[in-house]
Amino acid sequence: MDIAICAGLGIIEAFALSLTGIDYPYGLTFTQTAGICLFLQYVALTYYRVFLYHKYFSPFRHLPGPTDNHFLFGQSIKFMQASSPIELYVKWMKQWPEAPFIRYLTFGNQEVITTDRNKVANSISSHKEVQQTQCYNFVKPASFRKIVKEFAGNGVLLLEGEEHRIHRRMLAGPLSVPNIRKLQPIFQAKSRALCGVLDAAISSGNGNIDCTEIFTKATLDIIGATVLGLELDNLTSETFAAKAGSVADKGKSEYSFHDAYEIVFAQSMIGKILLFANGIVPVRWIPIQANRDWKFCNDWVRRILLKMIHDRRAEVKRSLADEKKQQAETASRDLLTFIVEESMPGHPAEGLSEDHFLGHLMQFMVAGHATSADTITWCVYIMATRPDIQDKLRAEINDMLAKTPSPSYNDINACSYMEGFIKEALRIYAPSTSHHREASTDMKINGVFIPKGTTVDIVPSVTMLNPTIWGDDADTPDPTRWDRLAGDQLSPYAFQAFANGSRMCIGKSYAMLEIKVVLMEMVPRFRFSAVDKPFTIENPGFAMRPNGLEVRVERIAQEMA
Ligand code: HEM
Repeated sequence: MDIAICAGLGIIEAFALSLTGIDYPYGLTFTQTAGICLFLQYVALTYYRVFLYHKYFSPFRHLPGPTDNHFLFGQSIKFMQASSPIELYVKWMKQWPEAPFIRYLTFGNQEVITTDRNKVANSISSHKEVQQTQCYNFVKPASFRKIVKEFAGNGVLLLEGEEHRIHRRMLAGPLSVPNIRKLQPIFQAKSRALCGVLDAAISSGNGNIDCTEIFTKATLDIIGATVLGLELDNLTSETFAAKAGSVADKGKSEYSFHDAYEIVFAQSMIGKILLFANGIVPVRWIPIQANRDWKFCNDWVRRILLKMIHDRRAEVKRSLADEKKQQAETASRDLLTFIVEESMPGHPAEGLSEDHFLGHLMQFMVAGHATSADTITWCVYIMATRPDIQDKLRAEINDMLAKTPSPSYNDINACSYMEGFIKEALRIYAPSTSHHREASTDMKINGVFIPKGTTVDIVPSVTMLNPTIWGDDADTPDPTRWDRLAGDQLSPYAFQAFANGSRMCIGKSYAMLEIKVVLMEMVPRFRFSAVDKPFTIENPGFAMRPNGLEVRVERIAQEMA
């Protein structure tokens, strides 16, 4: 845009000079003069944008924020060097605990503002304004949309405004609690398969497990079965890296759906780099194997999913025409079936297009497995490092199982210590570390003028780890704190692991039940203890994902359920 403005001005200036009758300096031609004007103006404008604007002209220049900036990259290098994606945000929150927004500079000294606590009328007001009151005055940034759309389709995560509202309504039924309850048997079967893998690891003499790897495989299997009714069998297969390598070697004609699925959803490092690069500059045209694999597998997954949608539609239509069959069908349950049922004539999702249907399914799969895997991983980490919490959790689950060996959804939900325990894992290690928004119009929030185009980061941990809300032990897990919430802790914006407002996680009930069932199956059978081995948290990244986190697993024979 800047270059177009400068080019336009350069042509006007060269033309204006020719009208005055003065010769172009140094014998330059019209084109050369226009080119030099363009260049000088572009340099001046860039200098203004990069070095002067944020210091002297920006409406945010009075907001609090870090000043130890790199002269060109602001805080970007510090972000990359941090020990986790949230480290800097939390540090700034502690430095300016009551500010509505904090400003920081990123690449090219571009400004980003991030919501802080701002205690107004007993609410955590800037978070509420951005996520609820003015939710539809913010959109997802263009580069984010491009990246997600390329691999996860045109689903609810990327829709904006009225279209988003309509699709949330369409999906409310399929993801409602009554439907999620029907998934409990699948969660249970897959959790038992996970226990089988832990058992096998112990039997083979290798009781140390890599949590991220094993729980990601388990939640991928769960999401495949609950969203599509597909058996993906990741738990019993080789490592992702080994599998991705073998997939790339096979050549085009031999991909199975599972192989293709893995290339699209669990990408190699080069795959991730290409995906992110393509959000900024087009790179898919580069003739390399990774791009060829990507395109082939992406098309393949989409084609198979579209076929599944067609087939399931035909199935549901047939069963609707045949009442007896319809009753028999209630046994087969997955989100694809629930959405197909809701898209039948006369139902709320009747007008759902194929493109959106596909996008919703793909986004459930992407949004729904790594987040749950990370939460389970952190739950296990807390148990391994806090045996007192592990014992209390086990006692509560065993107590429930002693009373009801086949617990219902309500029985599971009545386990208040387990509920508080999972919320503590989510509060301290929020899997989704930041949500990026862009103002689509000028507005004012808590007295701060926010011009159209401003980038706003919402970082859940800024309220979830805030000592002025949660007390001095905000960093320490305490499942019982959920039984005595008071003051600002009662605000929905104090706990934001699933975000809040109109765009809050649509899979919250699904995720909570899934995690509870995994714990209910695993904790009575196994004891977890810490391993003296350091691990890191993936950074840069958008998730609180541990790398190399191992724990020791042992059977608890006498307490087996
Ligand atoms: C512990 C597990 C999970 C966590 C922590 C989590 C967290 C979140 C957060 C923070 C958002 C808001 C993102 C934003 O506004 O930019 C979100 C949105 C979303 N989540 Fe989840 N999620 C989890 C599990 C799931 C599951 C299991 C599913 C699907 C089955 C799912 C599907 C979605 C979808 C489709 C959206 C977009 C909603 C919209 O834009 O209206 N999530 N999730």
